[in-house]
Amino acid sequence: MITMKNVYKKYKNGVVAVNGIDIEIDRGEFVYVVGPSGAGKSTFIKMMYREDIPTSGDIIVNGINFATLRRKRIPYLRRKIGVVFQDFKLLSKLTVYENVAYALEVIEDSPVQIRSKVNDVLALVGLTQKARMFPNELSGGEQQRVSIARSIVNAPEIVIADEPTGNLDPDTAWEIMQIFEQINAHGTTIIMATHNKDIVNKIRHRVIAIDSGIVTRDEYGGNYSL
Ligand SMILES: Nc1ncnc2c1ncn2[C@@H]1O[C@H](COP(=O)(O)OP(=O)(O)OP(=O)(O)O)[C@@H](O)[C@H]1O
Repeated sequence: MITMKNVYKKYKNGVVAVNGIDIEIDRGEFVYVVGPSGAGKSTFIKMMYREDIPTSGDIIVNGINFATLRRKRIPYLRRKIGVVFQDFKLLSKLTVYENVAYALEVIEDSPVQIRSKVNDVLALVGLTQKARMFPNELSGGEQQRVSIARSIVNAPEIVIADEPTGNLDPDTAWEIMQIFEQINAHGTTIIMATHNKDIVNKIRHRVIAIDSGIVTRDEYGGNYSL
């Protein structure tokens, strides 16, 4: 589902963020990406949805080889991949409902389809009652739920989350993890960069550890230790 072959990323300032990574991630996996700050985790996962482009190497996602991906096909790729960030990145002037619907409106779904899909995902993340509220009226955990709802409303095959629990207290982080578990149980592949030791050690999944731009460990049910 996601293949990286000999991938390097050197930024314009000379920093080599990813220094030769080979990785294979199968459909339906749940993968934690761990490693010290500055290790290259964000760069590694950003390349999976073409937010960052490698300096060299091959990336193939869902059968699409990025090297030959035409610019006009990028929106199609992005629809197959939901993204969740540490700081939620919600649109402050839109309601909860509108934030989620927006992801569908840009791909021109019909109003009936939009309503049905948005209501379904808001129910899944437990926010049906807050659909008309604005982001600044919500707790951090609720805002992250909106962001997760937005990431899955297109029924993507992959959800990529960069530190999704980084701004949340431990109990809320735990609740958010239960939502990711549920999404994964439905067959969606999840790639999650995290510093949350407790979660990685308690909810066991494959762990890819990165340090100085290379994979230093890759094991199923691995623990957090860096
Ligand atoms: N756009 C950029 N331009 C230049 N250098 C960058 C850019 N983005 C990241 N870097 C550098 O690349 C290296 C890896 O950064 P990256 O954000 O991938 O690490 P990380 O493991 O995600 O760190 P953290 O856990 O702190 O988020 C760092 O040295 C960082 O300063």
